[in-house]
Amino acid sequence: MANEEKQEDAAPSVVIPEERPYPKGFRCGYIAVVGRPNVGKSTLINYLVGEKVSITSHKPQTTRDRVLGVLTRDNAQFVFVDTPGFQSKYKGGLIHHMNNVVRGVLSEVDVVFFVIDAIGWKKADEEVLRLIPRESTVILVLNKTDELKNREALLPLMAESMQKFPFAAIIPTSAKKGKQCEELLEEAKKYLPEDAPYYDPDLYTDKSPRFLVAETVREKAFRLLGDELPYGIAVTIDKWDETDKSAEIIATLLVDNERHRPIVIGEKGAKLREISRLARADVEKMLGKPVHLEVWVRVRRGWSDDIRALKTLGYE
Ligand SMILES: Nc1nc2c(ncn2[C@@H]2O[C@H](COP(=O)(O)OP(=O)(O)OP(=O)(O)O)[C@@H](O)[C@H]2O)c(=O)[nH]1
Repeated sequence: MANEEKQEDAAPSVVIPEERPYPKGFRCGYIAVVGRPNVGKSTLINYLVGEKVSITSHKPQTTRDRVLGVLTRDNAQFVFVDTPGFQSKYKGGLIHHMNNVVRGVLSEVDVVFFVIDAIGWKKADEEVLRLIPRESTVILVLNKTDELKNREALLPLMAESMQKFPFAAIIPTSAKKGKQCEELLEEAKKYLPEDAPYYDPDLYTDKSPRFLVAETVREKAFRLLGDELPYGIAVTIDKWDETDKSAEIIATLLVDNERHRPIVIGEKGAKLREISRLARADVEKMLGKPVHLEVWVRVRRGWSDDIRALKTLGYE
């Protein structure tokens, strides 16, 4: 800091151009993937972001708290968010409130992928569609095209679909085989704002060491705790100091609820120590050097509490 100040004093006329670690025209935004059960939403997200990507961010209280996965490409970052409680099966007093929650999420995202089976519309699809605000940018995904006997049937289905909603685009895909998924991303990219990446691109790719370490810690925690943690856990990497000879890493396990903290810590810290020990062994192998790995536990609060309340009432 002192050095920087000195430099500024010495050369006040030099304008240092703003450095951007991302290219001009980079786009970044949120995408919600919705549709009735079983149409292939999870398969699609998994294909797009990679099997193992499932993270939760620090930022509470917004859509950002519901991040399922982040895909970072050279020119864009796609942030896929969960839309909890999105269903239309139940009727009752709470449905109104729940639908408002859903609409709130959908109005925060930049693009909605609305997924149906390429065989055609079902009543349940239409019910879900009714919950989507008409002003949302919605791309209709006709999934499972690999199961179609007659691909020509897609054309009338597209025409029929446009009668139901002003879709921004219609893309037939096979999430299972990864067909047309690139086209889907290209289409979605058009609707993302020009913005810097919201998530550290180094961390949220499927290759970076930071990401792999976070996944290792998560995997060990998951293995040791399993069903004891009903809503799962997320991991953030808070410190990463690496030299040629060693690495010092601090990771935090985020739990949803104060009650889960002692479960993760275990008696006299035994569980947490075991998680650290197992993860460290893997990370040392991965980095090929001694590693000091500290794992902390923190309670993350978010608006998911609302959703949880609904869940316990049987609304999901
Ligand atoms: N043939 C075929 N099967 C698919 C495709 N996409 C998903 N599936 C299958 O459809 C079933 C449901 O897929 P999911 O990804 O779990 O569907 P979902 O919409 O996330 O379901 P919910 O979690 O119940 O909402 C699974 O058996 C998938 O393997 C596809 O493109 N082609």
